[in-house]
Amino acid sequence: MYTLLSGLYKYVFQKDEYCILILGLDNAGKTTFLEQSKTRFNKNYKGMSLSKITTTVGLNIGTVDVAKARLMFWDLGGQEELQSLWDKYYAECHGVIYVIDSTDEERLAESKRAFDLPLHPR
Ligand SMILES: Nc1nc2c(ncn2[C@@H]2O[C@H](COP(=O)(O)OP(=O)(O)OP(=O)(O)O)[C@@H](O)[C@H]2O)c(=O)[nH]1
Ligand SMILES: [Mg+2]
Repeated sequence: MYTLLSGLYKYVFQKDEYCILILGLDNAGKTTFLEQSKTRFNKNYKGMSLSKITTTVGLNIGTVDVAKARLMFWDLGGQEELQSLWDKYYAECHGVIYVIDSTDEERLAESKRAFDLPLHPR
């Protein structure tokens, strides 16, 4: 009976968890995107002032519940010396959001190279 009830409980309340990496060059807007997503999808989340966001050195984690899925976002730092860490997270994630500052045309080629990096690590 316990197994049946716990199975039913899990079926009704437990969410499938997915890990989504947020990658892109420094200053592309990754952390801003994460904060905006949390504010938009989490009813009780007040959201931090966007002007207080500073460059990410480690990792920001944000959770967003959408329908029966729980999305765990991993927002990594985009500075060049941090890009070598991206592929360490690649194998663990279910999906990737790659953020590009479309107004920064000078860095588009650099962004493409950084995008290719985890696919072909040095
Ligand atoms: N105008 C405009 N500015 C943005 C947008 N998204 C981010 N910014 C600004 O761009 C700057 C960098 O944003 P971040 O979210 O810190 O960028 P990041 O990709 O997390 O950078 P790192 O943590 O260094 O890798 C901040 O000054 C943001 O306010 C956007 O959609 N429009
Ligand atoms: Mg950041």
